[in-house]
Amino acid sequence: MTDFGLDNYLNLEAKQQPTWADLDELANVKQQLALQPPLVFAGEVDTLRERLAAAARGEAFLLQGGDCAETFVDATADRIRNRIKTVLQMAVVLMYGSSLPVIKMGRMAGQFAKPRSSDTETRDGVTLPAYRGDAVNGYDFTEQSRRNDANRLMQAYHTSASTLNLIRAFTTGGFADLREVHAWNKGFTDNPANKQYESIAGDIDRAMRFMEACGVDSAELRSTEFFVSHEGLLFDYERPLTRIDSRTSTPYATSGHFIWIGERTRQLAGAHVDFFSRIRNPLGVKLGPTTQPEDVQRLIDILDPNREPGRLTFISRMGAGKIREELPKLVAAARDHGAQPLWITDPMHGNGITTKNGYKSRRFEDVMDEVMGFFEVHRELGTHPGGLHVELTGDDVAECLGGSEMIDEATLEERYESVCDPRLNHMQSLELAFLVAEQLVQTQRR
Ligand SMILES: O=C[C@H](O)[C@H](O)COP(=O)(O)O
Ligand SMILES: C=C(OP(=O)(O)O)C(=O)O
Ligand SMILES: [Mn+2]
Repeated sequence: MTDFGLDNYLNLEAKQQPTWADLDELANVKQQLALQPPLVFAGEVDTLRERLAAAARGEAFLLQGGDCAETFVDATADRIRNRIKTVLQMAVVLMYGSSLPVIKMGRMAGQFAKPRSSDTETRDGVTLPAYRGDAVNGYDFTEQSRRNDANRLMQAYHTSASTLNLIRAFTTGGFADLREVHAWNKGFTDNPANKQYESIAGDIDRAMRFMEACGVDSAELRSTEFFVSHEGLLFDYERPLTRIDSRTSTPYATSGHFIWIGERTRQLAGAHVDFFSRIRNPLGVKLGPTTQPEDVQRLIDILDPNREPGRLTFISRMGAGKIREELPKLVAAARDHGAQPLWITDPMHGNGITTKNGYKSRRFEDVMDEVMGFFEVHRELGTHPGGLHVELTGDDVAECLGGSEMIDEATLEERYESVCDPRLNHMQSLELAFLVAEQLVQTQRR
């Protein structure tokens, strides 16, 4: 078979796909997308697989972060820079805490499509199609904006291309210099609200000065690898951007380095699992609290039949109250099945609440508690807590409650900008990194 069965998904149920307003437009856009250059190179994807294999062995740590839903208007230099900056700042702290290389990955340059609980949204008696991400329709609550417009897929491609271009420039052009990143972190710990992290910051400072005294000034300090990822959701985007790699003659998604399958689309016999099983990119699968041990084993059989190091990442998103109960049996099921997937925690999606004043939010303390639970589970099983998957922004928004700034419900009314889920803001993201680093230091001392 020469087509690798890439179109087999067409015979299966595909959940969460938009009903496009104009099918001729869609056909045209798919044709155009198939002619566009790849966004990522297959060789980079292979490098990432090796990095993730190291993390699965406990030799690296993955930090994956970014918006719940990227938007076209926010793909500006400032906002992209702030997000990269936040991820880099967190990575330094986590690198110190774990004494391991930290793999940096954005939910960026392609995170434009959202699965939704409901197909429609009703406001003041008016019902319109739900917002499904900028790749599908607009956030504004008007009939015109909520029309599922296939031309947006092309705009998603171009916005991803320019975002990725800036990411590559920032991370290799001097902006990501480790000493610079460390100096930004000093700005955070110098703030009296963050006094409790002074001691870690002091330790990192001494390590940096020690390196400088040794004359360490390598390319590794001045630039960094940075990978991009998104939920693989829309077949009308992913299929035209899946290409046969000229080196290996095998299919790669060229829309991003890492693709994950969401909680709502991970059915064993569904279109998403089938389609992504056929591509070479490292894959993630979200696992919510209803996941059964057998589901984990079947997902391994389908997505990683050869037990290839770095191929499969399980992203658990259980909720703080459930992780200690639900995760151990899944981790054990994978181990008993002869697999060594990378396990990372998404402490966001199991901890959603609606505030009294009507905002979708999350409490920082719940996020932190789920992360703690994740470390505890792995410590008990003797397996590797391999990484962190978070929704964050580099901007000073108020969407999640709590943290050292003590964001309360009233503040959400002033600085809530997300078009989908609430993100940790810049300060909360750094705080999370410092708290996780403390955990990692303790794990090592044991
Ligand atoms: O990540 C996104 C949300 O959790 C997902 O889109 C569902 O959100 P909803 O319940 O508001 O539709
Ligand atoms: C929709 C998302 O997550 P999940 O599939 O885990 O609900 C997400 O990551 O934004
Ligand atoms: Mn989300």
